Amino acid sequence: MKESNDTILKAFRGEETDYTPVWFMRQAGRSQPEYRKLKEKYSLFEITHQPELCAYVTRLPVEQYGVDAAILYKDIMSPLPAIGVDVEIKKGIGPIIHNPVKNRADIAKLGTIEPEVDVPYVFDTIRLLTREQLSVPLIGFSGAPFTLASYMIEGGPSKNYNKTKSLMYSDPEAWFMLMDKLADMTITYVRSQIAAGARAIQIFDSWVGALNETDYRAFIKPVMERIFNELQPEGVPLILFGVGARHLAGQWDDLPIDVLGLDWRMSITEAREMGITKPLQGNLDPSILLADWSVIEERTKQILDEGRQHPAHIFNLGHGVTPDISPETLKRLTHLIHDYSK
Ligand SMILES: Cc1c2[nH]c(c1CCC(=O)O)Cc1[nH]c(c(CCC(=O)O)c1C)Cc1[nH]c(c(CCC(=O)O)c1C)Cc1[nH]c(c(C)c1CCC(=O)O)C2
Repeated sequence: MKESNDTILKAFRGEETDYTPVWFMRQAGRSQPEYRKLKEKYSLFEITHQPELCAYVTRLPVEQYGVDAAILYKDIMSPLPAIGVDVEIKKGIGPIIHNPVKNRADIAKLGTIEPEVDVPYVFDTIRLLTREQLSVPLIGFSGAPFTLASYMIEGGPSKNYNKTKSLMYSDPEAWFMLMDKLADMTITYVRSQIAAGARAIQIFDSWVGALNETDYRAFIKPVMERIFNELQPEGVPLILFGVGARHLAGQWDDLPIDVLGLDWRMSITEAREMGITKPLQGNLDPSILLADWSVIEERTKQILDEGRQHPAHIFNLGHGVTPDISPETLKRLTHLIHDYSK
């Protein structure tokens, strides 16, 4: 294996590190001119089907910004066609599902994934990156059942998740059938990513903050417990992230995960004050990266100072890089994080 800088893996494990490691959600993507140029020719799925090209896109932010980890370029929607979901990523909108799940019969029809057969290019890309190209660890990922189900049921992005919640409340048996199928897919798919060389896994439950704590406990937590219990023996750090989910942080801290990813709504100090003991990842509001450098610097130092109160902090944004954030800012920010935390 080529990789040599394992600082971020130490931090994920809760160990003390020489400096605060950093990576950015959506670091590979539309904020980069090289990527935008590729997108004139290829769709996201077309890029991910070509290991050389996909590895190049994954490497770009590592080479340009000096971040401490790469995240595999693909989408949380990438494994869904294998189980029978007809998904398209529409420019400026996001994932659109052409055969939304409406009822129990639709759920029963969903198949299972055989990762190396259904999406072999994902693992070819991982092998290429981790054996030959990367000097930092590669983070693999999957969407979590609620977030995936929300797209599958709504048919696309949603503000209120009405159809999703309505299925959950009115037919719990069907709901758990769907959760179980998506959990099986996630476990199998993540195991294959680890076997191919992913050194940490982030589970994106981006939209689960739409649920209150009681419903999270009843309808989501059991399936998340199963996913993480089945993945723990793989021996790689497991990170859980969601947006607007501060009310669920206590529930997450009980899960068999290694790292809790925070969005920008709750500070690291607040998380510690509420008793969260796990390593924390986060949490600069991405919008701040559009402000003057003096503001960026002040807010970044504040987060680093808070993170220093406890051994393990991994710097990240509170959500993904948006297309209007300049690559120069991300590079300068990475250097600031490394220099200031040394
Ligand atoms: C909810 C979610 C999705 N996808 C993802 C999540 C979880 C993280 C989050 O909460 O943001 C995760 C994701 N999507 C993508 C990555 C690549 C790796 C990286 O983070 O650099 C990752 C980790 C590529 C992508 N996935 C997508 C893009 C942008 C469009 C493109 O370049 O084709 C990229 C780079 C499309 C996509 N796919 C999805 C959305 C909401 C969008 C954006 C819609 C838009 O604003 O245009 C679903």
